[in-house]
Parts: sequence; C-alpha cells; structure tokens
Amino acid sequence: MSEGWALNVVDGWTVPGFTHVRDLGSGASGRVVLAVDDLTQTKVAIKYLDRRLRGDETFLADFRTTARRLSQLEDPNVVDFYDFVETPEGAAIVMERVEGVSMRRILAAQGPTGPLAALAMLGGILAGLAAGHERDLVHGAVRPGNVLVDGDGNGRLTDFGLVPSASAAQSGPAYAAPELWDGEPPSVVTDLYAAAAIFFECLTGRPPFSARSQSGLAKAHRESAIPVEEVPGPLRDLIARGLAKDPAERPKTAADMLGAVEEAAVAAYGLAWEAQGRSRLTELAAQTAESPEPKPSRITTPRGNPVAPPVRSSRSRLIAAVVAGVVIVGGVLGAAMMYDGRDEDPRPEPSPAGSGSPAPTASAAPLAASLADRMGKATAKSPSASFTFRRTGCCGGSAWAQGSFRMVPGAAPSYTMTVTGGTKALRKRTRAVLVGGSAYVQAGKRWQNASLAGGGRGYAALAGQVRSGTAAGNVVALLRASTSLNQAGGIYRGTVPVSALGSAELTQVASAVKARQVTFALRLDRAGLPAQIRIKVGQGGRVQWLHTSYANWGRTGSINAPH
Ligand SMILES: Nc1ncnc2c1ncn2[C@@H]1O[C@H](COP(=O)(O)OP(=O)(O)OP(=O)(O)O)[C@@H](O)[C@H]1O
Repeated sequence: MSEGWALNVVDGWTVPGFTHVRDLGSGASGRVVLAVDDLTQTKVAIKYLDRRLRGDETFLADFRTTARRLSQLEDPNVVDFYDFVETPEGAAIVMERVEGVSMRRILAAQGPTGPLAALAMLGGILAGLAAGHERDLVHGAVRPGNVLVDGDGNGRLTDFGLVPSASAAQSGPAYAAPELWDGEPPSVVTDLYAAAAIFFECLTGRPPFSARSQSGLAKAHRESAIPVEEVPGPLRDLIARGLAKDPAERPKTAADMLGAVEEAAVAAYGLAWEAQGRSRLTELAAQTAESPEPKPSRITTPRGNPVAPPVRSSRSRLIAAVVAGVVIVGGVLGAAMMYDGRDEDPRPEPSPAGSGSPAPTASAAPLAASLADRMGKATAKSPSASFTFRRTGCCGGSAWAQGSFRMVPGAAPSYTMTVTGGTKALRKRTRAVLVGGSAYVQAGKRWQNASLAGGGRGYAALAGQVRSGTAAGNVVALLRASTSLNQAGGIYRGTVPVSALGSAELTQVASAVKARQVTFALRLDRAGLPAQIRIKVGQGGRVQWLHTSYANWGRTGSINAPH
C-alpha cells in the first residue's frame, strides 16, 4: 500500500458523493478506485493523486488548465474525464470506468501482440492523441499503463497531463524521446515518439531500447540505431519515422501519423486490417483479464466522516448524462461503433409484408424524429465536413475513401476524396471530385470528366458510391426510417427495413447480400452532428459493413470542379 493511498484512507478523505467499491490498482501517479456515484449509481474510476503530485505546485497549476480542457474533450479513444477534485485533504480525478485491461498488463501476460493488433492499438492511441492535441492537450506520459483496452478491442488513453513538472522523461523512460532526456517539455512529437515505442513493443515484446542505467537508457534513446529490422518490413517506415531522434523528422501531427498507419496497414494487410486487429486485441484483452489480477483489495470507505466540500467540483457532465439522459458522447463508445457484432439483432427480420410499411414503432418514432430534426438543423448550419469511409464485408466491393464534402441545397453534395477499391482495377489510390451529376477522376496530371448517371465500375462509380454511402442526408433518412431505435452508452442503435432505405448505395449493397433490413450504430457529437456511423447490411454469413467517421463540421473549404 503506497504512502499516498494510506494517507487518503487514514485521513478519512474520499471524494464526497461516491461510495468506494474496490481498489483497481496503483501506478506512477496514484491509486485508482472503482466507485459508485451516490446520486446516479454510475460506476466511475477515481484516481487519488499521490503525495508527490499533490505537493507539486507547478504540476497542480498546469493540471487545473488541463482539467478544464479535458472536461471538453470527448473522444472514443480517450477515457472520459468527469472532474478534478481538490481539497486541503487530497486531490483526485473522477473519470469514466473502463471495463478492460491496460496495455501494460496485456504485454506482460501475452508478449507480442502480432502486427494487426499492434496497428489497431497504435491507431487508437493516435486517434486519442489527435483529439487531445487539437485542444492543446499534450499527453506527456504515453506508456502502456496509460492505454486501456476495452472489451471491444478499442485502445483508450488515460492520464492526459499527469506528469510531474520536473521529470518528463521519468514518466515513462522506455518511451521517452531524446529531447525529454535533455530536459525539454513534453510536446506533440514526444507523444508520437512514445506511441511508436509502444507500437514497437507490441510488435517485438520489448521496448526499442534498454540499458542497465538511466543514463544508459538516455544515451540509447539519443544515439542508438533504431532497431527497425526487428519489425515486419511494411511497418519499418512507421517505426523509423516515429522514433526519429530528430523531432523534425517525426510526423508533424498525430493525424499525419494516423494517415501513414492507415496507408501502411491497408497496403500490407488489406482493408479489413482494423477489424481484424481489433478482434485480436479483444481476444488478448479477454485472455489477460482472465489471468490473475494483481491483488485487488476490498476497501472500506470511511463514510460518516464529515468531509469538506470539494473546492472545485462540477460533476455536471456525469450527472447530466445519467439523470437527464443526455449522452456523454465520446468516452463510452468508439469501440461499439466498430465491428463488434454486438448489434446482431436476435429478432427475426421483418416479414416482406411488414417491411412494406416502414412506419417507426411508437417507441422509435419520437426519439428518431427529434434526433433527425436536430441533426437536419445542425447539418444545415454546418454544411461541410471531412470524412473517412470504409466498406468491408462478405461480398466483395471493399472500398476506402477519405476527403471532405459540402452540402448543396437542392442538389447532391459536392465531394473531394482520395478513394481506393478492393478490386485490382481500383487498387491505386486516386483522387476524385464530385460536383452535381459529374465526377472528375485524376489520371496523372489530368482530370477526366465522367458522368455518374450510368453507374459503372470505375473510380467515378466508386466515388459515387462513397457519396451515397456517407451523405449526411442519408444518416438523417436512416433515423427517420428506423423501426426501432434505442440509446445506450451514447450510441444510438436502429433498424431500418431495406424497402425504406433512401440511399441508392445502401439499397444496392442490400440487394447484393440479399438483406431485408439494415442496422446501424450512430454516435453524435455535442452539436448533434454525426461523429461516426457504422451500418451493417445483411445478417449471418452475408454481411457488408459501411463505416464512416466525420470531423471538422463547418470547417472544410469549398469544392469546385477541377480544371
Ligand atoms: N478509468 C479506469 N477504468 C478502469 N480501470 C482503470 C482506470 N484507470 C486506471 N485503471 C486501472 O487502475 C490500475 C492503476 O492504474 P494507474 O493508471 O494508476 O497505473 P498503471 O496502469 O499501473 O500504470 P501507470 O503507472 O503507467 O499509469 C490499473 O490496473 C489500471 O488498469
């Protein structure tokens, strides 16, 4: 039992309003307890900061700013932050409780994860970092203990900004970039270096550098050759760039690095790499969870002790989410948006007769209509966004695209994208622009103009399918046509009979897999705009998935036909 923890309990201080359930463990920054919010009965994790951090005024001042930003950060790859509670007796972070295990435990119990799980894990870390960096939040202590893998194989970052002021390199020596050893503060690119070092460990079972002493380790990070030959050939460039000694040679942003990961992964393992990687991570996390946990202990809350009200305590997000039924969007879900199979609908498909009248059921209608209205208004106000799209599944026709779109009143939205398909003829990443009924496909330095009217098999048709599969209007239409809709953990899951589908793309996919209904899982951002949607068409062995992530609503530029 650490000194800091003993002090919390002996002094009788716990965060007011929570009942402790059990100890989850302790790490470099404190002790973590599973607790229940007395008001909402929600399970949370509370990290009681250790004495070293509580006595570090520079850290505390920085962390107060971090906490404000964290409370606005909602991302599927970041553990949801609820509150930072400081009193004269103690300091603690109240956060979402993740049902899963840390990457540290997975690596210790299972050794190397294999390339697909390593890529999925790296993708999760980078997505979480990108969300934090966008809000000027540098993590500063990216290490396997701070990556929690949930039951859906989704990597979730925790402990943003929990770095003692004087010891950035010590926060994770095996993952610390050379400049941290020189006393520089953590930065975007030290976070990326650490992510690459964890990726290396997932691939090989050990961090990239080791030494007998701290100074030896510092020297190795600064001077030793990057052991790229230990990782599979197609992934060497990711390691070489991520672990570059010179910060200027690393990717500039987490989003850049994520793009490189996606590219390398698709090239080496095909479009299904992420689904397969997550599924492997899920297995590893489950096997690790079954292995004996490092001695959890029941603890007794010193209830009844009068406790000082927290100096800074706003549990509004948590309370609002549970009491008012408002969604805590980012934190709880991401994973559930992916290919988790949880939305396999055990109910029989609607009979053809029933599916002919797709009126929402009494329970689906009001929620679906109000969500659809809200989304319709929000997209009208912010009519553009960037997107990533992936179509995978049983029956050929895989596709991947990334780009942006702008909605055009009374016409089809304009799109600019890089697109690639599963067949040999469509394998090369190609740029396409769609404006109205015309498609423009880049061929070398020239753009070729093609009509979208006739369908077809080339890049223009593929880009048309991407538009049809991702258009925000389709999301609204799916909601309106849903015959069942429920919300859990921030995700809306619905069912739509094929006969009620507005999207040509979905209808075509449905006919290819002979489906009579589609199901979807949708996550919205705070403004009611779609953040992610995963659509499943078909059932049993014949299923196609369409997965779209949206970002930067209202912030992307205009799209014109190329000359
Ligand atoms: N939000 C959370 N939900 C569920 N379990 C958590 C949460 N945060 C931490 N834990 C668990 O609590 C334990 C202690 O976590 P803590 O972050 O203090 O240290 P650690 O994981 O050992 O590594 P590190 O010191 O590198 O952060 C770990 O088993 C961790 O998985």
